[in-house]
Amino acid sequence: MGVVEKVGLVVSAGKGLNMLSRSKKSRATEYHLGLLKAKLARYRAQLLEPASKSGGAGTGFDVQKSGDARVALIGFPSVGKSTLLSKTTETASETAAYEFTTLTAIPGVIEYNGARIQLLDLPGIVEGASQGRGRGRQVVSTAKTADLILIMLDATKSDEQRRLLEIELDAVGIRLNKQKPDVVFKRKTTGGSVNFFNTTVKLTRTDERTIRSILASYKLHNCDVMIREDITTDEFIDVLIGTRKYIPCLYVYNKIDAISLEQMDKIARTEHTVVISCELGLNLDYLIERIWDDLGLVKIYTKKRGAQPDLADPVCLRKGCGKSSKFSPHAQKVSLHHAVQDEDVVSIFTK
Ligand SMILES: Nc1nc2c(ncn2[C@@H]2O[C@H](COP(=O)(O)OP(=O)(O)OP(=O)(O)O)[C@@H](O)[C@H]2O)c(=O)[nH]1
Ligand SMILES: [K+]
Ligand SMILES: [Mg+2]
Repeated sequence: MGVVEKVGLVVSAGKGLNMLSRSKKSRATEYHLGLLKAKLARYRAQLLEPASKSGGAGTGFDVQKSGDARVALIGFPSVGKSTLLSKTTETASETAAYEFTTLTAIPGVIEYNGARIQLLDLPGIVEGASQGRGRGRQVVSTAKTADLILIMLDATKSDEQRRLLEIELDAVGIRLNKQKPDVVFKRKTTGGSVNFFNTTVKLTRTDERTIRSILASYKLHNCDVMIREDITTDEFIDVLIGTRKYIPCLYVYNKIDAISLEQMDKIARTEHTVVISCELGLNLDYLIERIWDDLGLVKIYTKKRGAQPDLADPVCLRKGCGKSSKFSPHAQKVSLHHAVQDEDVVSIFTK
């Protein structure tokens, strides 16, 4: 009995030591990988954001932004992007069964809830688009200017298409459905050569040593870093690069008329996803509702003092955070920084 216990003790101690060295090892790997990623991210950023503004492959299509928000359609060829534009707006964009029917950006307007939402039909992209294949570079650059990206997918094809598109957008610095990391990062011109590092939370996915080394590798020797959420090393690099775009995204699976109900059911339950059939006009109303929601649009009514609000002519704004007056429907005076809610009535006055 006693012997067995002893053996047990020895074995578990050995395990403990093993685990210790393994986690040390993985910390070291994480550290070196972090530095390597910082270097790579810097090279990529230089490639993608040339100092000259002379245009070229890195710039998007020359279409003016208009209306209350811009939504860009991104997808492989022939998934039905132009069919969607033609069905939801007054604009006709050529559709056909062959690939690369659309060769440039075609804007249309979705009118909904008093808002004018610009929907941008774009050429299909292929794998390697961000590296300049086809019109890809131009398409993904245009995606950067959108307030919402619709990644359009063919429901009859494998889900590999979705991953490939995400890779292309990620490569040009677009972060989908992510908030900007809660990190305060300031470069300073005075105060000597020291990087101040502070956190308000425990870091479990990166550490101070990795971050300090990355700062050094960027030749940053005089800045303030305050980390307020449990970020990864990659997210810290994003903050340093500074040109990342955090854009909401809806995955739109088209051609559900050509798959089974079971398959459709499964896809429809995934996060940030809408299933449609452009051909049969199925679920397009719901898609537009979701676009409105994801854009965070609100409509507010304006009124002159002492007059009734003009309910026929709302103004559309992007939603701020926070709640409107909890005393509604009664009027309340608020500051100009007040965040409005959907269907608020607003009148502006001077003291
Ligand atoms: N079965 C089915 N076919 C569809 C649907 N929507 C579009 N299509 C067909 O898909 C083909 C391609 O449609 P397009 O709208 O030209 O696709 P696109 O994504 O704009 O293609 P590119 O401009 O070439 O990138 C056409 O033959 C359409 O008729 C749908 O809901 N169901
Ligand atoms: K097509
Ligand atoms: Mg098209």
